[in-house]
Amino acid sequence: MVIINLFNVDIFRQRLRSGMVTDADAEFGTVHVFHFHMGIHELFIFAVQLIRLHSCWSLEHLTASMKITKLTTYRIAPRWMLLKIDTDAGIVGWGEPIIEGRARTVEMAVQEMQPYLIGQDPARINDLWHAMYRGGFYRGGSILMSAIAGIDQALWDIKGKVHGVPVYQLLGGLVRDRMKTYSWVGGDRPSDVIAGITSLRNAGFDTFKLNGTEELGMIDSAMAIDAAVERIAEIRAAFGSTIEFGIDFHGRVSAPMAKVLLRELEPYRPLFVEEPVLAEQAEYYPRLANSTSIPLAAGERMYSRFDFKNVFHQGGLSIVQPDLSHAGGITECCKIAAMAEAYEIALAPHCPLGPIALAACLQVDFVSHNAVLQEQSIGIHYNQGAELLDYVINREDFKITNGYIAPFPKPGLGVEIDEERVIAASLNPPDWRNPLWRHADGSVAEW
Ligand SMILES: O=C(O)C(=O)C[C@@H](O)[C@H](O)CO
Ligand SMILES: [Mg+2]
Repeated sequence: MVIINLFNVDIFRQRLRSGMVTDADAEFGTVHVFHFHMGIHELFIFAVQLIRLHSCWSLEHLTASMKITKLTTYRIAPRWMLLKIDTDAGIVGWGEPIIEGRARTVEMAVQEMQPYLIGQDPARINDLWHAMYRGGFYRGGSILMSAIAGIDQALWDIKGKVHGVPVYQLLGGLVRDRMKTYSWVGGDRPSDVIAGITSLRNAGFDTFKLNGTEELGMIDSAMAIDAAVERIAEIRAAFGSTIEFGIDFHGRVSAPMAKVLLRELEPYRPLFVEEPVLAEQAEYYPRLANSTSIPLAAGERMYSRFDFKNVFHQGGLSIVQPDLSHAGGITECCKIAAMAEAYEIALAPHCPLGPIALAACLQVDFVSHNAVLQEQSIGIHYNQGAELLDYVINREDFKITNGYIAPFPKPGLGVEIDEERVIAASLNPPDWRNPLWRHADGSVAEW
């Protein structure tokens, strides 16, 4: 006999709807079902889950006829979009399809993918992925690959919940017991980085990332270079080698200036320099790599293994940073990770986004031998109006200890989303856009 006050009825209902019903829930629900005044729909879902949990039926039997019934998108603060995929078995999956600043465009792209999905078996992730990628003739790019990414994440979430295991178990199991993470400092116009690092060190982090410059002209002055270098010199002077940090050139640095800046930064030994030039100038990666010992990183603006394959072939990158919400999701990023490993390139997924995106990254990190570092957005300068865990019920699973995070224990992506809070937040969707920067002469500057 389960004592009712051990369970929160609302949490039980949320778990019921999200397909996360546990044995204890099932026992509790059975005993107290008449206290809940459940509707017929909830009773049906509960019955399906009870059968699943306690049935001699094969799992395949239960889910063989499963069908995708609905896709719902929620644009929420700070600049995220969450996708919920419903099935006729009452098991739901969550994804995070988003291009920051183009949320409505991606939302429409997700809706336009529905004909490939509604009525289909959610277990057939590979087939659905190729249908979405190849079915529309035109393919790739940030919008379509972000739409596919979020849908793919949600399908893996469903698959894990059906089998009652985390996604990484379905991908062959853990290659590590914990994953190293890093934190942003300094914001868009890097400032107060010493204070930022100091407070994050007190929280246990020892690895950071900051923007390397503000606006920088195609050919800029020694003074502009000196300003960028002095900031890095201050960090090394303040913390020595007790911390590590990556420097994000953020695409703001032209190819001519990248060579100059990399040379001046050599003495301070950054862990890596990210997006040393824009992805459309990727042919400079091997040339720049020949001019510096600093590991070069890129990938947040590459959207499939077909974008990455040329970069792998030509060389120059030591670290690739595919974004799990931009590069086709778990299915595609696992392939990118494996390709990178063959070229002795490390994996450090890009993730300045929300909890589902981070969970998807971690599912790939925990099965990829070459995963070395994971970006996460706690305290990032973009999180105005909501923080990483504001929509998460199982916040304890996101605990970061001395910069490391443990594998999520729950089925699927391992995130229990507070759906009521998401729905409420979506009633007042943000209209986040990145700023349009301009040089002193009025021309557009890379942000
Ligand atoms: O996290 C990073 O490495 C970034 O470069 C941040 C950038 O990707 C913004 O999210 C774009 O909106
Ligand atoms: Mg970046």
